[in-house]
Amino acid sequence: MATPSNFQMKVTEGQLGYVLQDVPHITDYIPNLPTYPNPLRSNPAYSVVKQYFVDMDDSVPQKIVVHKDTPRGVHFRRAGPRQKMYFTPEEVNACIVTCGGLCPGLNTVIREIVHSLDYMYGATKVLGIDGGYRGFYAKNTIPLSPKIVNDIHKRGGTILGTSRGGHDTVKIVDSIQDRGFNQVYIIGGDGTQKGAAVIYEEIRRRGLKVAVAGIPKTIDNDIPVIDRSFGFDTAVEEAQRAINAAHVEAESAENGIGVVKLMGRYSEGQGGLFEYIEKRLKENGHMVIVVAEGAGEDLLAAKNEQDASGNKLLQDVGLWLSQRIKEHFSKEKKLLITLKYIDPTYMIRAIPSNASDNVYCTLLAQSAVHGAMSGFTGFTSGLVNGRHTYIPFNRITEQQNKVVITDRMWARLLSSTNQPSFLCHKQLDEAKKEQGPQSQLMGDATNIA
Ligand SMILES: Nc1ncnc2c1ncn2[C@@H]1O[C@H](COP(=O)(O)OP(=O)(O)O)[C@@H](O)[C@H]1O
Ligand SMILES: O=P(O)(O)OC[C@H]1O[C@](O)(COP(=O)(O)O)[C@@H](O)[C@@H]1O
Ligand SMILES: [Mg+2]
Repeated sequence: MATPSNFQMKVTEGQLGYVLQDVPHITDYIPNLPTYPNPLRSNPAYSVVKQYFVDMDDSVPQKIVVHKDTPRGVHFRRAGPRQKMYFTPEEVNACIVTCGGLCPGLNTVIREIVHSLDYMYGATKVLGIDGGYRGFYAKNTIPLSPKIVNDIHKRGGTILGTSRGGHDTVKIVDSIQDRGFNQVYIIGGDGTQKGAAVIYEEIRRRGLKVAVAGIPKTIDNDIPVIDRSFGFDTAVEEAQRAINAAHVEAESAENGIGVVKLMGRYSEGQGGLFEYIEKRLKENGHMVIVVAEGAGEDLLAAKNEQDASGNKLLQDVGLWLSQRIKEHFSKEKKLLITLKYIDPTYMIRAIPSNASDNVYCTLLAQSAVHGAMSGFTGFTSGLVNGRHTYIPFNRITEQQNKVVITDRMWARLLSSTNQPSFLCHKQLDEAKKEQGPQSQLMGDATNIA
């Protein structure tokens, strides 16, 4: 018998190294379910579209840069409407929950799930779970209808509320079973998707006809596989406003320094900063430093505290860095500087999403609804190489994206901001080891701190 984790991904191999990392389907554990024609067939808007339905065999490659001899590699199932439905509109009893930290676009995703269920599939029974996972068993539900959600995309946050901690799988699935939910839409970050995976496994263990669909969110791009999260575009736009403000402040003072903290728990890099600041001030008269919240954690006094979800609580690196810079230049260098520290982090994640993120949220939500109506379960709806796909939970939760200071993206950042790499010998050696004999890292291409 398969172990629970084997339930999360179905692997099919094809020719020339083709691998499909497929998501589960309700018929994997409840065979012989009746099917129904997709109501979109008789929807005037869709019935005229040639090839509106996605072919059952369509898949999307994870890697699109290939050589002539490279195996075809890993693929994910393409998202979209299917011909056969496994739920009738009257049968659907859906719920939506939002968990973890805020991110621009949460309300848009909620709105679009409600709209898609109703406008595309005629399914009108949808409830919101109040306040994250614990809301399943500790709070009341929130009624949702197209009318109720009509305007919510213009607001930041989530109308359902959110929380950290409180994930009790058995109590959550008891509540799903007692309330008769058969489609569960779970919007949240890496922790939330881990929670969704165990909810799906427990539902499967109990043999319930319930589709579990995840919609990934991250303000700091720590979720692997997907191109980017909804809200990212909005966050970049809002972060720019803080950076611009820091620049104006810095430019207006002699030896002005603006420090801006942005979200990003997983960051690396150290050494040579003070020397570089001094050089830059001499050349330019002012500078702006953008620091990720997770940077330099090893340099700050250890706190070893966790939030309710088990995430490490971070110290304020922006404040720490600002103090260290001030001390260094006043005590050691006797150089008069004016430093302004801006922390826009919570402002960034609490604003409503911009137009481009709204489009993205809409498509993600529609994909999730198409997937659940077609009987898929245990999947995260995500963009891979610009195409919407269904990704098995284990691929989303197996690791977290980290900032890699030896990759092409970091190199582009360094050249566009004209800053040194701050790589030290040890990090260079480690990077070379990771890249193996094919390493293109040159000793003289780095700035040794
Ligand atoms: N490994 C896990 N298994 C089950 N539930 C989890 C796990 N990690 C986190 N969760 C739950 O997911 C929810 C959100 O997690 P959190 O880390 O706070 O935010 P995010 O999903 O944004 O990363 C919380 O209610 C938490 O209890
Ligand atoms: O104060 P809170 O709510 O714990 O949020 C702080 C954390 O939330 C985030 O914004 C997002 O983290 P999650 O994706 O885990 O929700 C982190 O960047 C940040 O460290
Ligand atoms: Mg997280």
